[in-house]
Amino acid sequence: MSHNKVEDSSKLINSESEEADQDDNATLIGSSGDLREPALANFNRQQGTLDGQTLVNGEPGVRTENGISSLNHNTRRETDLARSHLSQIQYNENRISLDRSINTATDILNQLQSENNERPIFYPTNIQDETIDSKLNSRSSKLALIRQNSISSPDNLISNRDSEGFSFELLKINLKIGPGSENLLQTLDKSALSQLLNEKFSHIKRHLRSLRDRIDDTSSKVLVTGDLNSGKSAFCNALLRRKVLPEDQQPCTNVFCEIIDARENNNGIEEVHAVPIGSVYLKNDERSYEIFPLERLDELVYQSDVYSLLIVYVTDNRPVNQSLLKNGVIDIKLIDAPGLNLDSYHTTQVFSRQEEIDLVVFVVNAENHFTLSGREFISSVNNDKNLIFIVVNKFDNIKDQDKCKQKVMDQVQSLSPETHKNSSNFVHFVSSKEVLNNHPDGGDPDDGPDNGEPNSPDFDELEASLRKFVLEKRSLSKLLPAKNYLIKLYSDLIELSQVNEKLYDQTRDERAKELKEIGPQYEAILQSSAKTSERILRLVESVSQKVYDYSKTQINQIINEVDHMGLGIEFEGYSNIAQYARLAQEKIIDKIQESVNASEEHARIETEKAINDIKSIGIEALGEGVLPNTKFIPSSMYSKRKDNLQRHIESQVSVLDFIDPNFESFCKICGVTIPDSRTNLLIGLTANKFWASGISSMALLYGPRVVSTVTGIASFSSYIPGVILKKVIPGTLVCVAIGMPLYYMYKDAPHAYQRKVVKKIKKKIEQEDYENMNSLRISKEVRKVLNYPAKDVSNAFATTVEKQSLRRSKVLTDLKTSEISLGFYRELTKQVRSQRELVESFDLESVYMVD
Ligand SMILES: Nc1nc2c(ncn2[C@@H]2O[C@H](COP(=O)(O)OP(=O)(O)OP(=O)(O)O)[C@@H](O)[C@H]2O)c(=O)[nH]1
Repeated sequence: MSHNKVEDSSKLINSESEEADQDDNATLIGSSGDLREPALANFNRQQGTLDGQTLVNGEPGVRTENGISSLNHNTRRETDLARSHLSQIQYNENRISLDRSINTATDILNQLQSENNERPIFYPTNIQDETIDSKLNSRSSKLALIRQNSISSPDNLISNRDSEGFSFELLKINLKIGPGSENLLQTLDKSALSQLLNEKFSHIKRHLRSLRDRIDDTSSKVLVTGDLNSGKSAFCNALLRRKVLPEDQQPCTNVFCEIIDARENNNGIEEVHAVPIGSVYLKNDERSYEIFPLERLDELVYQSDVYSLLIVYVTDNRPVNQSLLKNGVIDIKLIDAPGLNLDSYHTTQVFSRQEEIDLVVFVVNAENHFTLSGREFISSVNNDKNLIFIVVNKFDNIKDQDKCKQKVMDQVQSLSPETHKNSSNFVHFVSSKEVLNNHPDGGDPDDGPDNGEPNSPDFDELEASLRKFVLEKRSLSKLLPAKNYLIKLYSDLIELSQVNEKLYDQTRDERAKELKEIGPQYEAILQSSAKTSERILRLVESVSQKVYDYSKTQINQIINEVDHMGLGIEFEGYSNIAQYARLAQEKIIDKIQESVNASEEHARIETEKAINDIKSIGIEALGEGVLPNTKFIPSSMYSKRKDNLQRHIESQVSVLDFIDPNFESFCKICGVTIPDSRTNLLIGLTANKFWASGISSMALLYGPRVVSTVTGIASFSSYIPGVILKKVIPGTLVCVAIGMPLYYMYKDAPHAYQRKVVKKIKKKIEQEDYENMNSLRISKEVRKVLNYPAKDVSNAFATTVEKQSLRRSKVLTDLKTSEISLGFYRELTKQVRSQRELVESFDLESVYMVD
């Protein structure tokens, strides 16, 4: 006996995790934990020997001189068993590695999901539409795809990807509503896409879990399916060499039947565990199923409205080298499914169970060949890279068997070229009924002779292939779908990662460049803002000052002139003196008020001009369209705060207000000419002093003049009669001396009043700091109004600065994000690449040979 390719299993067991140890032991010892034959088959790599005891039919193997164990019965059966054990070791090694890679893939998907939550992953929407989903519109295209997929190796899976577009297989998000419609992906925003991608990741993680469950399941599940009435139950019975499942010409299997070896799994008790709809079968929890004797199966298979699954425990008494269920290596579960075309619900159920099964046996009625649902099912099996056995049943009913074979093979060729290529292993023409009839425990006594010996070479061949496949090529049936799925997934992830790597690399460069440009721009805006606001501030100050100066000058001027101004009202004598006083006072106040109003009007004009200037400065610095379009309403200025001079200076009028002796006005009224202006001024100043003290002083001051005038007249007295001199002249003089002032006072009363009131007003004005206060009020309002456009400009600057600063911080964040993401995707690409290489290196096909 020689070894071709054996891994060091002891090393493997020691180097793997505890879980791996348990798995390996479980596989070698058997799922029940009992030591079954054979017990151990460890290969020592250093010595190139097969160590340990290999039990065959309960007897240990014998070690030969050359160090290679030999089996005590050098029969084909023993060699087969030894080979089975070696393939177990290889299987376990691959399974553990795949398990790990599935865990790694799940970890990677978790990482991607959290990355996607933080920084949405870029998902390219220019995806090539070449998956089977989108091309299943016509049968020919569907078949072409099946053909294409069936010959896809991991290598051409990758090379099929176009370098220009993206051709995700598992990560493809297809949102098309119908054929020819627009790719809706392109209309979605980034966050919607990232959400869809997250869902995709979750879906893939679920699938990975089911793949892991499948490869971790120590038993192998063989799904027997096919068209209605094709003989699926009969085929299962033939495999068991017992009529366990009911057969009928009418459709009868409506509930999935899982056939399990009772000795290994139910203490040798044959019975049916019927799992009601909605329950999950838990062997140790009797509440999850109902128990029935095997005989009740005939009626139970019809009760699809009550039960979703029937677990059928049967004992297979045949020897381990013949039995499929009790083969000495692994547990095999046969699943008899309802006919595909029974109804759409059952068909869907059969399709969906594909994920958990390891091998599909498709039973075709030789008389009908492949039906439409049969073809669809085979397509989907091919698509998932599951292996399929095609059993053409009821071959005994066919007269021209060669013609039938040819026809069926042609169909297989077009449906699954890979299956056709290995047709000797995968396509079998049998008669299940004959097998049962030929077997002592099965068949109807009426159906044919029971010679007690199996006499069905075709079926034997089928069984041998099936056993070989299930026992030796479990790597393929159980592990290959996981391997292929992982390779597809890793290839998709590499593509996704690379596209993001490229994008973030580009984004990082762009942001870095942008950041370099933003810095000086930001500084320039800050400087311009400072300069502009200073300029506007200066303008506001100068306009306000100008308005203040103007107002003060205006008001002052009027106050100074108002005592000389004609008031335009008649003094109608002392009888109307009160009315005159009121009117005169009003007129004087009005005159002053007018100067205030004129100042306000001037301020309005200046303000309007200044507003336009401020706007121009703003536009010059920030450009058009940045400032708000506000309109200045001049009348709104000084509409609230009025000058209240009148209220303050209005006072009671007394007779004394009308007496204000004044030399100048006296001269005017009395017709006395003042020699020159200098004398007038001097006299005026002196006179005023005295006159101010009262009418008596005026008499004293002007008495001598009057006297001299009178003396002048007296010098002519010699020419005047004595009576006149003694009585008339003195009388006249007295009259003049008294009458003149009275006359003057009477005549001067309105002017005196004006002067007096003006004096009073001036006093008040002085006390109240009137012109200053009013000028301040007027200029304050100007400043206040000008502050609005000034504020608009500064707000516009603030907005621009804020925008710029936001842009800067966004660019900074983008730059940081790009750097983080770039690092993430670079690492991811590396990790996924190495995982893909690792998975590609798993050799599931070669079988360790022990000759
Ligand atoms: N002549 C012949 N008849 C067969 C063969 N296999 C099954 N039959 C008969 O075909 C009929 C249907 O067989 P079943 O095993 O009930 O078929 P099925 O596919 O399980 O039926 P459903 O589960 O109801 O879809 C029965 O009457 C069987 O006796 C065969 O190899 N040759």
